Amino acid sequence: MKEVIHEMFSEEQVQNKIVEIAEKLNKEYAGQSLHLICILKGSIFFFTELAKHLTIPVTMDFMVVSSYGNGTSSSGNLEIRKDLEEPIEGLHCLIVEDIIDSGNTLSLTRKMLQGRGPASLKICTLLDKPERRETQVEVEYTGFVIPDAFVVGYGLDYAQKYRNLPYIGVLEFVEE
Ligand SMILES: O=P(O)(O)OC[C@H]1O[C@H](OP(=O)(O)OP(=O)(O)O)[C@H](O)[C@@H]1O
Ligand SMILES: Nc1nc2[nH]cnc2c(=O)[nH]1
Repeated sequence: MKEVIHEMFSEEQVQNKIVEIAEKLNKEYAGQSLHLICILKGSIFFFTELAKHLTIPVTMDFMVVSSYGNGTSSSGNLEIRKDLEEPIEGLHCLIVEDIIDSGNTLSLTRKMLQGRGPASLKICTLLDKPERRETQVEVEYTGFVIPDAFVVGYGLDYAQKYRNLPYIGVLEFVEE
């Protein structure tokens, strides 16, 4: 099978959307500092580009999480593969994600981080696939709402490939 990628959002469209989100954040967090939480690996490109367009003071931390089933439910548990390095108590925090699909990872991550006593905790995602939702999660900032398709590029991978594509595309498998 050959892997073919069909562009969904061009580099320019992604860039414009990120600037739009950053401008909104600059307004809404005016006069405050914002602690950006990057959920690796997929959100790395979105995270860095977003951060570059923020004019409010920001600090950053990084984590690696994944959700896994507990036998009866796919949304059961959160595995923290790499935790944040700093406490978030009293900080205005923004979780930055590349995509929300089932919602399992983000709902568990949000709950876990909320327990650490941030001053506020919001979620910002570049892509949202609401048709696939299994667990409801409140998302304050969304770039693009997309249909149920497997996308790659701009940080998103298939078997660790394609993260470096500067655009977002749908991955299709075709007979050779
Ligand atoms: O809404 P969900 O169904 O929980 O899926 C979303 C999660 O899946 C992806 O991460 P992935 O585990 O593929 O890791 P990666 O970011 O390292 O590619 C994405 O970055 C989210 O964290
Ligand atoms: N690369 C990639 N990872 C995902 N994780 C959840 N949905 C997706 C998707 O569409 N593409």
